[in-house]
Amino acid sequence: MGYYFFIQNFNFFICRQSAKSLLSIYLFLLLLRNKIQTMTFENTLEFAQKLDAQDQLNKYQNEFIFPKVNGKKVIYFTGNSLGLQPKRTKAYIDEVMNDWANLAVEGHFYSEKPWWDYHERFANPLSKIVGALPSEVTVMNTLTVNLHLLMVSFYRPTKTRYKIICEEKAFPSDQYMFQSQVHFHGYKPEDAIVEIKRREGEHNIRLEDVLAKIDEVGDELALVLIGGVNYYTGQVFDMKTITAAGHKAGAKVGWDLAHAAGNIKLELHDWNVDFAAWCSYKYMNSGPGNASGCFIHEKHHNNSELPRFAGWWGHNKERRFKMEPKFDPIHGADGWQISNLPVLSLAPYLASVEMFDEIGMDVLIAKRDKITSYLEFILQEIDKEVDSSFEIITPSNSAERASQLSVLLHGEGRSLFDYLMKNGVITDWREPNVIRLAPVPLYCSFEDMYHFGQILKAGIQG
Ligand SMILES: Cc1ncc(COP(=O)(O)O)c(C=O)c1O
Ligand SMILES: Nc1ccccc1C(=O)C[C@H](N)C(=O)O
Repeated sequence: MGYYFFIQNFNFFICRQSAKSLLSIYLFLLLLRNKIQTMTFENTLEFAQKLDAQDQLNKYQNEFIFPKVNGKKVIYFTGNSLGLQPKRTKAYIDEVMNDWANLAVEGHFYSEKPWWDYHERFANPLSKIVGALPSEVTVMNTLTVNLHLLMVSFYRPTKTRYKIICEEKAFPSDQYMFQSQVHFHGYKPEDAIVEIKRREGEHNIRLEDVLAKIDEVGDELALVLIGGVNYYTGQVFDMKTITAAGHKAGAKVGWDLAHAAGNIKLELHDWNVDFAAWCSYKYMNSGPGNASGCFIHEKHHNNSELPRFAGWWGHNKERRFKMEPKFDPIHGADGWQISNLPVLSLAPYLASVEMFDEIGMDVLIAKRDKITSYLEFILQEIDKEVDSSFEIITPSNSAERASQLSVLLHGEGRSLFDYLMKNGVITDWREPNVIRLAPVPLYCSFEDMYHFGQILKAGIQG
């Protein structure tokens, strides 16, 4: 009996153990399969469709209006220049148009979304997008204008500390801005503007070179102002580390976030960034030339020493219409407002931030990384199949890139670009021979990436 009991239990024990191990092996294999599935891509339509089926943002494609070429909706890669029009935007504009028609001047205070404080609706959703306190963000003007205005406050050169560090090949508007600011303060651009160069034969700027340059300029450094994501290469800078290094050298640090807002995870408050500005017409889909967003760190809000170019919309909200002569700035980024709001331009931006708020940056970023990697894979596959070769100059490391791959076309010229455009792939060409591809996660699909690869191959093979 004892023996039997032992055998029985031993069997039971063995069975339980085997069942357990089998289960563990099965779970392990399942995990491995999922892992392999997400890591090993295939250049087939079925595979791309499978990725689309798993994509929780897939339904958002239907929220956007796509231009058509040859009767088919385009594959849109230029959301880093101008985002597509969301269908919901029109209702936001119509609302303002209707209020204007029905209420005229009364609309400033009595419309459903009164115009006089329309911008305050951005504080919450926009602060989440850029990692700020609601009081640290505002929307106004346009990007270069805002950067100029912020430089009025934060570029305060002295005889000994007057230099600006920026990146080599900054977006031209930023270069003109630096030159004109430096002139305005009576310095010479060739002396006061210090560019961080790429190393010979390299396409991207190394963090260690940024830090070394900050160190080298040291006591002469007044301001570091760099594009958080480089417009040409798509390189993402380590803003936290660079901001800390700029501060250590005694300088102010600002960021041009044109290619970063709505594209990458930003923690502007925690990174202790002094100021930043971005446009809303790229990843944030607010329409051509539309309003810009600004960030001004809380630590500067009560500093009455900071100069600024003022206007009545930055004045104490409760007393604005008392028409007093002395400027009393709002404590917060809104204190940098100047004119009454361009409500018709803010309306599409509001539609956009509300869409971002509904989705959240984390979900967007997860898809961004997957679709960018899939596009990279497709490019590599096509490169193997054709004669000419192309080189992706965007960093391959996911921490240093976001929603853009810039491709240097060796041996292919503008005719390839023209072929892509004629065949429904909207991309852009940057001299001397780079095409930029932004597979924006909100409205690009994995299937788009597959079809793009096929069109690219046909274009190269002629
Ligand atoms: C990095 C960067 N800075 C500045 C600008 C200029 O913006 P805006 O014309 O809205 O002032 C752009 C794009 O146009 C840009 O990509
Ligand atoms: N706003 C524009 C109007 C006309 C032509 C281009 C633009 C761009 O935005 C270019 C973009 N900043 C870029 O990174 O190329």
